[in-house]
Amino acid sequence: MHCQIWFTCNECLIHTRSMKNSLSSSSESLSSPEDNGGTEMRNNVGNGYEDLNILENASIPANKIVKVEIKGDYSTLHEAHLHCATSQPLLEEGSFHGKASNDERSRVEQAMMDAENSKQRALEESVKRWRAEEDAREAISMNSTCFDFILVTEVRLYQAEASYRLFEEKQVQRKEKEEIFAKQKEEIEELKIQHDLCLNKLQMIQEKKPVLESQITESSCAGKELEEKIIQAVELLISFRKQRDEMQIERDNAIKQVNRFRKLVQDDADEYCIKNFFSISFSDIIEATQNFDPSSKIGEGKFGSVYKGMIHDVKVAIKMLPACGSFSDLDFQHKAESLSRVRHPNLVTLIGICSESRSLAYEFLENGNLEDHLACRKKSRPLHWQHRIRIAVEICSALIFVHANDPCIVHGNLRPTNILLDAKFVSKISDFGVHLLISQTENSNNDDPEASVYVDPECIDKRQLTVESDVYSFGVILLRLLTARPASGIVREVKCALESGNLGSVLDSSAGDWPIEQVELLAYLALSCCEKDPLNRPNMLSEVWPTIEPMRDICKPNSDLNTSSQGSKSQKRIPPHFVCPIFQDVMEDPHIAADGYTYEGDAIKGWLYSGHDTSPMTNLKLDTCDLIPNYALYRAIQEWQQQS
Ligand SMILES: Nc1ncnc2c1ncn2[C@@H]1O[C@H](COP(=O)(O)OP(=O)(O)OP(=O)(O)O)[C@@H](O)[C@H]1O
Repeated sequence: MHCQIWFTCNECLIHTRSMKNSLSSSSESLSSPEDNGGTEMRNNVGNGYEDLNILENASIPANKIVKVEIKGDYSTLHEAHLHCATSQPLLEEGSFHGKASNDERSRVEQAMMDAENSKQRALEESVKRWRAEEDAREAISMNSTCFDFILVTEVRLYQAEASYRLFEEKQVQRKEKEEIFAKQKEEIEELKIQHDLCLNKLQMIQEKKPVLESQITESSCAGKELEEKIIQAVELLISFRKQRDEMQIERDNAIKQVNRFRKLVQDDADEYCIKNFFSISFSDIIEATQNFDPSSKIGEGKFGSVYKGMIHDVKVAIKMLPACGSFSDLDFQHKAESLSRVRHPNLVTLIGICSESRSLAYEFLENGNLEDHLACRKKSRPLHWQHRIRIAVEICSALIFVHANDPCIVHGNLRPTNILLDAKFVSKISDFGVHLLISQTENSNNDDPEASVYVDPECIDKRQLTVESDVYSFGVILLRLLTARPASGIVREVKCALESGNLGSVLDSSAGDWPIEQVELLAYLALSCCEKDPLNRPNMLSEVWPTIEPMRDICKPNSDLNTSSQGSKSQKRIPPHFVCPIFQDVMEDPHIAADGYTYEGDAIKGWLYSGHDTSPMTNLKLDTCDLIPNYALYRAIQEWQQQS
């Protein structure tokens, strides 16, 4: 009987055992229901060699292979195997005892040993393989653990970075919030201060409240009173308006009456003037001149002597013209009368005439002629440059006026002796139109070389007076005002000074510090007036006036304008714009006319009512005869008078 037992573990053969006769006795006990060939025993008894012993002691059927599958711990199995290995010789010993020779026996033993060794090696290999698999599994599990760890680490790293970024953002936000917080804190502090201030104010207001309330009560009472007064005032106003309307109607009627009377008066004006105003008897002339006493004589001109005197209590200068002439008394009277109508603030007014003695009575001017002042004769003091520029403007204005007259009047004898200065140093041209009152032969009598310097050379050549002749004379006078040098050669001297850029060397230093910019303009203007060719001379109205007129402003100094540059300043200065151009006195009721000039109300009204429709200053036709009260100037004059 023979059987073999296979020990398997996890489907691997790990041990075999052969069993012979000794097993037969117990075969029945091991037989299984599957007796047809092989038996498979599942080891369900656990582990350890005790189980194997059970197998060994169990009865296994003969000629059968018994397969034992062991489940459990390998180490236990190994121990079991070792136990089997030690117990096997006992079985084999029993089977071969007494049947084989020693050689065979040794061969068998050797073979068994080899087999056993092979088994042992196989077992070791199995163990190694099992261990390797275990290690591999461990390694795999370790690997996966590591991979998981790396993954987890990376995730945590990523989370850490994200957290760090979040942290940084939070830091920035925190700083911003801190700044906002600081600002808000400052604002709160300010608000607190304001709040405290408001509280203080509130407290003060509350303290004042009772006083204010009482004041409000008083004010409301006063308001009621005022309301009553306003109602009364309105009633008064209504009644005044009624009165005003009635008075306006009365005024309109009065104006109509005045106009009617004026027309009547105007018709007889010429005759009236000649008979009652202009006509001066010879006896009046003798009386005024104290019978032509030398002490009354104030000057001597080319046409005759000039005396000062009083006629009808008016101070006059009486100019004696040559007694014999080509004109009849009536002609003389008419010509003189027409001249007397030409009035301008800068023309000496012709007050009356004596046809019998061919005498002209002019308003008397206190400060004599310009020549004496320029030459500092007769105790005259040098004029300040502001006076000189103003005089130039005034002469220009008067010349434009007479040139614009209809018919045009040319002076023809313009020179500093014919420019007179009144008590306020306002300049006036005298002798205008005198050449019209004397004959040609007397006119040509001009032996004074100094006087000829002012005469237009073109006029001397052609023996004809033109407007340009006056322009030439004006140019020479202008040069004299600037330099005070002798008229002879003055044009050349100023021209040289200008060309050499040294105008200051020829200026009259006794006039003060000249404004060099304006003076240069005036010098060039004067030289252009003195051009030999009349066509090259500038037009008084369109060229000279626009240059010279703006200089009025610089003629309003703080210093005393009514005295000379070195004169006494004790006399009160009258601002020139306070003086009426017609009355030559400080205005009390200034009115602006359509020419832009301001006049004393009565003066300009008298001018217009007497039939003039032209400007007293420019002789140009006025657009309208309306007058506007100059309140600003009125107030300025009032203030000035109060201060003085
Ligand atoms: N209205 C006046 N008021 C004050 N002085 C006057 C008046 N008219 C003339 N005179 C004085 O008399 C002087 C002589 O004047 P008049 O006009 O006769 O001669 P002239 O101007 O010197 O020379 P011309 O004969 O060339 O005009 C003037 O220079 C001036 O000093």
